Amino acid sequence: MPLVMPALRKPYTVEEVMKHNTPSSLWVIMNRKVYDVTAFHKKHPGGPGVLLQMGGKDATAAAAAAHKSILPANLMWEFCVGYIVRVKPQEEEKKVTKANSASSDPAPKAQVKKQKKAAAAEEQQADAADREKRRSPPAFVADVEKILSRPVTASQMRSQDSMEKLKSKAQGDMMPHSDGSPPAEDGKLERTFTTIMEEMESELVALSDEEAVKKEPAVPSGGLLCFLNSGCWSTGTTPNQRVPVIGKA
Ligand code: HEM
Repeated sequence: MPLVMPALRKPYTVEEVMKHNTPSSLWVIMNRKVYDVTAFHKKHPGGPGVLLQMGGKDATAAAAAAHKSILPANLMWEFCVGYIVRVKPQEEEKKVTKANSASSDPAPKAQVKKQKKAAAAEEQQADAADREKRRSPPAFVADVEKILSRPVTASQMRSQDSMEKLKSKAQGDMMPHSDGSPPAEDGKLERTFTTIMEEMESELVALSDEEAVKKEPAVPSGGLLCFLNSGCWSTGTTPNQRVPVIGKA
């Protein structure tokens, strides 16, 4: 039965082992392992004296020189209580913690946090303003006005006409409606971009299935295109079965 079960063997520094150099507590180091020979030293075939002499020290070289053969593994296993480390793990941990706490001044940390927060708030504000600008129709109208007020070249004259149309489209609802309904309040747009888009979408004529089939190009008679169109790929249908959906039904 070992003095200490292998899983429970502990790390020791040389300094710690040095303290175990008396007949009541006798430890030796061999091949970076720590052996407790307190009980064994009295039964040692080579005599207790040699072990007492080597108590608390590294006896690797002495033992290798003294023994005729390799020491019995069972005995070595039985007396082993730990292994040598340069620094104890918990001391290492303490050192790291101490170093960390020494370097971490709370003032700069708080300052960095504050700066990060301010930068995030600033970014959010800029984002919101940008979103607002993009959404607002008056801003769009102002942009159009700006473009129109720029000096134009002869080649640009033609496009100015279309810009005017664009402007009047955006402002269209400030004018009396063709159906006689009153215009929107001064400066306010009745139609938003969303409603304009909806109107445009409703103007799209939905193709009937028959029309869609008619418009589908004929399948070429051979080659790669024929293979691709033959329905051997992702859709799993022949081209004539793939009817495009355009606009609202
Ligand atoms: C855990 C530690 C040790 C164990 C288990 C151990 C075990 C033994 C055993 C089994 C023998 C008799 C067989 C042999 O000679 O190989 C022996 C002999 C001897 N051991 Fe150790 N030993 C230990 C440490 C040491 C140390 C540290 C020294 C010191 C220098 C030492 C010095 C000797 C000597 C001088 C002999 C007599 C050799 C002879 O008569 O030819 N032993 N030891």
